[in-house]
Amino acid sequence: MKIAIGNDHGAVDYKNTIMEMLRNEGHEVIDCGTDSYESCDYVDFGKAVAEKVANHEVEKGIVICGTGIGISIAANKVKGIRCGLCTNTTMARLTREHNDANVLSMGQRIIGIEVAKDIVHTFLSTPFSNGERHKRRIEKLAEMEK
Ligand SMILES: O=C(CO)[C@H](O)[C@H](O)COP(=O)(O)O
Repeated sequence: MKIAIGNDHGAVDYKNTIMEMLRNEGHEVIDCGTDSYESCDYVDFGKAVAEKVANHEVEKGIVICGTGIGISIAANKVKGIRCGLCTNTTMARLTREHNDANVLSMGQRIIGIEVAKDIVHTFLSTPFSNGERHKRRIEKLAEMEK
């Protein structure tokens, strides 16, 4: 799968670990930065990842900051993006099954790296349920963007 990943200064280590894991598993990963521990703005990196997903340059996006909150808010500002902030694998499964999330958000200061890796695997391997009620709600979200 082609995946874009991005982070702020609070999540460089998790980004690097997850990127290496995904590349070792055969995924093509586009690194949208940052690679620096110097203070920066999560908005820029959440936007960069989200735009690649929205433009269909990649199939899925992963964004990581200290909490995962700010960068998920930024990603969700881009039209067509449904970014789910996940702290466990149940949330990762449900944000795919119910929300058809196309971007995953996590917080390096919130969850352990092994949980983060499991969340990524669950997110990437779980299909949208295609349930009528879920489709209806996603269509309503899209209406809000018009
Ligand atoms: O979690 C975040 C946003 O939701 C950021 O990573 C966090 O706010 C960065 O904080 P600081 O500039 O104090 O390192």
